[in-house]
Amino acid sequence: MRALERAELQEKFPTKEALTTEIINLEAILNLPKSTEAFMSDIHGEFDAFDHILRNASGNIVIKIQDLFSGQMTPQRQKVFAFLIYYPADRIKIVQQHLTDPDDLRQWYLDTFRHLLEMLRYCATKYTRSKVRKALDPKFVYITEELLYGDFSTEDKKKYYAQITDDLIALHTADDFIIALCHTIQRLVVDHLHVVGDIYDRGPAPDKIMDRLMRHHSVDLQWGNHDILWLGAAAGSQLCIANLLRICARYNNLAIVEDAYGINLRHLSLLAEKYYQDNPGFAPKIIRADRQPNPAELSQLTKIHQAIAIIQFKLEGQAIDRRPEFKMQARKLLDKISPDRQTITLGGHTYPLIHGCFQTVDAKDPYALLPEEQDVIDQLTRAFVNSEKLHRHMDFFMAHGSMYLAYNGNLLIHGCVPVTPAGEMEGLALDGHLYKGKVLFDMLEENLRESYATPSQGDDLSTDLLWYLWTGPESPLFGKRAMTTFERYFIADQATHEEVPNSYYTLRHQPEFIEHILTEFGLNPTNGRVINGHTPVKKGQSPILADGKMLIIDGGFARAYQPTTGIGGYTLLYNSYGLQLVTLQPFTTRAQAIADLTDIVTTKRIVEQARARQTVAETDVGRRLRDEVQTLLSLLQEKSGGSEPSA
Ligand SMILES: O=P(O)(O)OC[C@H]1O[C@](O)(COP(=O)(O)O)[C@@H](O)[C@@H]1O
Ligand SMILES: [Mn+2]
Repeated sequence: MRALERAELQEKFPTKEALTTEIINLEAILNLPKSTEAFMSDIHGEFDAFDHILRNASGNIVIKIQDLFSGQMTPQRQKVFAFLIYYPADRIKIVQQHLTDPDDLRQWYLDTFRHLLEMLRYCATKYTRSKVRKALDPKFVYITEELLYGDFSTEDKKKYYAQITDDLIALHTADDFIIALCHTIQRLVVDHLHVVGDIYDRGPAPDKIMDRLMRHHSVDLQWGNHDILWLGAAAGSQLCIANLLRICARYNNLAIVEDAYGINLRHLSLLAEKYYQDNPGFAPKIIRADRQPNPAELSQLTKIHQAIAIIQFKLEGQAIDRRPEFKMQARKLLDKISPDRQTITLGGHTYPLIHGCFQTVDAKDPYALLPEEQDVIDQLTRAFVNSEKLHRHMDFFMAHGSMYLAYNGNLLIHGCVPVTPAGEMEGLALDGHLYKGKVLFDMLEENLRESYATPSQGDDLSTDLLWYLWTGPESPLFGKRAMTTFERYFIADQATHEEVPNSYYTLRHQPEFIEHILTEFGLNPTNGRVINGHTPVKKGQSPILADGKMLIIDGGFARAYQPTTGIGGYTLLYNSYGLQLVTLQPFTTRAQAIADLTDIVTTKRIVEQARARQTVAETDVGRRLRDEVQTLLSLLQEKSGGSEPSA
């Protein structure tokens, strides 16, 4: 939101009275408590867990219920009430099944209206009436406002309100009204959401996450390396398409591509069937008991996985030759394979190859695609570029996303800021110009937008830079020297699998280093913080580094990473009282959560407590509003001067 210009304000508030009213209005907003921001990252397709966190407002709803109803409701009642707010439609059904006596049900409605309105009133105290109105279901704005702000003290008024609630029940709109109130409460408790990257890959339903985000009232997104693959696919990058299909095959998620995005994989499947056999090295990572493939599906997946991996390695070799400035020559590996395809020689070491599937690789021209492979990837590219639903999601990602975000003094970046071991910014040289620090981010974002706008160009620099963002040595979203995908598939020696992180990851423990980064991005080094996702915080490690100036919020929504992190994820909350890190337990299933009332919030750690309660005036929005107040005041002065009768 930008501050309105003088001319716009002049037009909007033409009279002295209008100017005065607006000044009073803005001053009042500036004094309200700062609203709550929530931060999440690395959701990796886990829609149900993500959706639960949105519904329980990162654990904030139970806290508000405790504040409000302790002493009036038992802890069990509070829990039942909390789950009504999270999953109103499902919980109403359960209540209706249990309360078979109409009078009991009627009493339940009356109690529930009262409790929900009390809760809504409590959650709304931070906001102006106009903002609360916007959060109400348009169908129920009038009734809700009557009940919310009404005066119940006189007998007549009491009767009037009783009539409204009776009518709601009699006219069969009580359920809809309850559902609407619950959604408004969910919405008011967390005012703004930041997703610090990696919505896509590994889990089964990133498309549902995108649909949900598109309905969210206020969100910004920072792109993660996995998201780039999908943006790149929509932008016509064959490198991104091959990588994302390989990951989908590896995690048994091809349904996302076929069913959610309507992309036909038949040609790829036929190619895979023709050239590949069973191969344990390419069996999918089965991580969900509820989605076990049958033997035929397993065999098909394994073959597709090999076919697309080989296409990926060939395309990558071509890109490395096309872009020497990317300095990725060491990632060309197909030409290091022995003629008998049994070993590979890397850095003077010869390793036996395991799980080899190089039957389409011509030793004389290892990076050339077979004509059939070329046809398949061309057909897939057309399908990705033309998928309407993918474009809808990616358009949203472009409109609300960025490489980094500076927001209320904090810097949000998925991966890192590439630096040397001495902590100096390093980066990528293109055409003799070295891009580093903030300039590197800006250059990459500009190219991404350019490539997205021109999907018919598939191997120009801006499209190749999308792949660089996924895996390049100076990519802020990848943050490692090299991605050892080939070695992980084909070499047993684990030493070759290592992926060396950028020095940023050791330096970010030091407050001075974080101050240096904040300064680079134009933020206040004294009270700003850097917020990262991308690297799962392992058991025993802390997500809070550099005296609280560096926060890592990748806690493992991705099931494959939960054994490493030992938890189910984090959300960070920033409200008027300060910053809190919320630890989440692994989520099981939506059905189980609703039936057993299992919430997943475990602990809250205070990262920083505000000395005094923070107000809107101290936020970015507040600064813009203050500018507006100044302009309005000067307009008012002008008007008063001009309107004074001359002596
Ligand atoms: O666990 P998998 O599927 O083998 O993925 C490992 C790969 O994922 C990466 O960690 C990138 O994904 P993240 O952004 O989730 O870390 C690569 O560096 C690594 O090679
Ligand atoms: Mn990541």
